[in-house]
Amino acid sequence: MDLATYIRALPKAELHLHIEGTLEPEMMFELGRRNGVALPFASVEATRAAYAFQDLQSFLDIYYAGAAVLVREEDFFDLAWAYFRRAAEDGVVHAELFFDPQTHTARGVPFATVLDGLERAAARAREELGISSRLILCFLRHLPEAGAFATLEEARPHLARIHGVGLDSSEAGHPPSEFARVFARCRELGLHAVAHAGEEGPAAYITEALDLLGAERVDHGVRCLEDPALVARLARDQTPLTVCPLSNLKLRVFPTMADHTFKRMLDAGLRVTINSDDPAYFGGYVARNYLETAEGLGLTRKDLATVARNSLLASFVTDEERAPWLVRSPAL
Ligand SMILES: Nc1ncnc2[nH]cnc12
Ligand SMILES: [Zn+2]
Repeated sequence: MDLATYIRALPKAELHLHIEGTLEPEMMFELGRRNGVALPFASVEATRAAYAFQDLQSFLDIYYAGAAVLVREEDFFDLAWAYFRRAAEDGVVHAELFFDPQTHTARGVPFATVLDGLERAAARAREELGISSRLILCFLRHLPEAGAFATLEEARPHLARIHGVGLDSSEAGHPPSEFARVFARCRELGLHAVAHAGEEGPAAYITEALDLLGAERVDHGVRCLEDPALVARLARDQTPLTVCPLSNLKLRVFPTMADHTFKRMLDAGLRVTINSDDPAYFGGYVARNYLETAEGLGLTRKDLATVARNSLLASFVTDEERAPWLVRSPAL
C-alpha cells in the first residue's frame, strides 16, 4: 500500500478547520454570481494566483473578503457539504468545524442563517457519509471584547447546537487575556473552550490560553518549544495541539517543511494532531497535510497512526462515539 493510501485509510478526526477556509475559488465565484456580490479578483485563476501570503494578516485580509459571498442559508449549506464530501475522501470520520459568526453578522447575515446552513450539511454528512461533527464558534480577537460578548448573546438561543468556543484571527498584539471574561462566561454555560495560540504569537500566549481561557486544546501551538516548562506541562497533561503544517508554510511560520517543529513536538511526547486549517487557501486538505508532513520530516507509518489516534482521543465526542473508531485504528 502506498503512503497516500495508508494515510487515507487511517480513521481520523479533523479538529482545526475553519469552514470559511474551505471556500474554493470556483465556489466563491459561483456564490458571488448567485448573490450579486462583486469580488476583488477577475477570475478563478487570478484568485488562486493571489494566494501568495506574507504572513497571517495578509491571508486574513483575503479570507474575509472572500467570505462576503456567503449570504443565504444554502450558501453555508453548499460550503459545508462540499467540505464534508472532500473530508470523506481523506478518511475523516469526525470533524469539529470552526465558524466565525462575526464575519457574517457584521454584513447583516443573521446568526441563525449561518447555523442553519452548517447544521443541515452536518446532518446530511452524518446520514450519507457517516461523518459526525460538532460546531465551534470562534470569536475574532482583532475585535473588542464587547463584540465577543454581543456574539455570545446572539448565540444564546442556539447553544444546544454549539459545542464549544474558540479564538481566532490576528494573533500578534491580541493576547488571550483580553478574552478571559467572555471565555469564563462560556465555560459557565457548559461550552468547551479552545484557542489559537502560539501560531505567530509567543509561547506566553499558549500559557495564557490555558490559564486564563481554560483552553482544553491549543490550536497551532507550534511556538511552545520556546518554553521548556510549557512543553513539560503540555506533555504531562496531554493537552492536544491542533497543528496545521501546510498553513504554517503558506503563512511563513516556517520556511520549509524540513524546518517545521512537528516531529520535535511528537518526539517530546505532546498530543499533536495534523489538520488543514483553511485548505482552500493553503493547498491541501487533511490527508495532504499528513502526507507532506511525513515526507518532509520523515515520519513513519507508526508516527502517522499515532497522530491519527491522537485526533480521535482529542475530539470532544463521548467515549461511546469514539470506541468504534479506536477499534479500526491500527495498533501502535
Ligand atoms: N490560521 C488562522 N489563524 C488565525 N485565525 C484564522 N482564521 C482562519 N484561519 C486562521
Ligand atoms: Zn486556524
